[in-house]
Amino acid sequence: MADLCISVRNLAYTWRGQVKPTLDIDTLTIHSGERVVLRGPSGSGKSTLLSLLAGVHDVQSGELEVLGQSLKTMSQHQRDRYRADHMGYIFQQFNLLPFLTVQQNVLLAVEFSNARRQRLQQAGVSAAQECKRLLTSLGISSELWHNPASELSVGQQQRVAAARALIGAPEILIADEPTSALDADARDSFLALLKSECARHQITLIFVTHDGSLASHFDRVIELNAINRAAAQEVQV
Ligand SMILES: Nc1ncnc2c1ncn2[C@@H]1O[C@H](COP(=O)(O)OP(=O)(O)OP(=O)(O)O)[C@@H](O)[C@H]1O
Repeated sequence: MADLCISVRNLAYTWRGQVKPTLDIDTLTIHSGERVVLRGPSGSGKSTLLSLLAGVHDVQSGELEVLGQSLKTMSQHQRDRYRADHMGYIFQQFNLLPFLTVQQNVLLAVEFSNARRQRLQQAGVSAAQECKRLLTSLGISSELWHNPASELSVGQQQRVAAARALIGAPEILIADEPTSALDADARDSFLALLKSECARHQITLIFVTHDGSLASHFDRVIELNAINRAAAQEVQV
């Protein structure tokens, strides 16, 4: 059995100003190297859960361990560092810095993380080489590399965000609807690249999508409403 990557016990989360929790999860475990897709209706809490796993929000109650470390005991600053070193995150709104070039956006992930720099060093490649390799395999032509990110299409920006998430091979890749702006061909090559990068570096992939046709690309489908007691309560009322 592979090592545990994510371990959740009795994890509840209530957004400020709300009375009822959005999430109340008894247990959830994801093993290292697994590729899982997280599904659920709009508003069921998928992005909230991903943000908790990524250490964006405080763990209010329950336990959340990522790679054997409890996020509950870390400060916000420690969680930010932990995320930079160990997790690539592709948001729904991909959060590139619009005034930086494509290349600068990707390289930022390395500048913020000693761990990513060390992994590149161990692999014997420079950050610039790896940046070029990832952008090329994601279909971002070299003519665009020195353009400001704001001048790219939404689909191109999603792929640049993927390169930024993957550079320096973090142990975990969290992707929140990363294919929503891609056409079918771009989506398929994007998924193929994601899968091959994850296999190559044993990266655990946690992927949210509304596109039911993508489930076959993953080892396991997690239906959020099936593990979220807060959702069960909604149904009973
Ligand atoms: N920034 C926020 N402030 C307050 N409440 C929020 C915030 N973000 C989400 N919520 C609450 O959490 C619930 C779940 O939202 P979330 O974005 O996690 O769902 P989702 O499953 O990712 O939805 P979608 O598929 O539409 O992206 C929402 O109904 C909302 O009440």
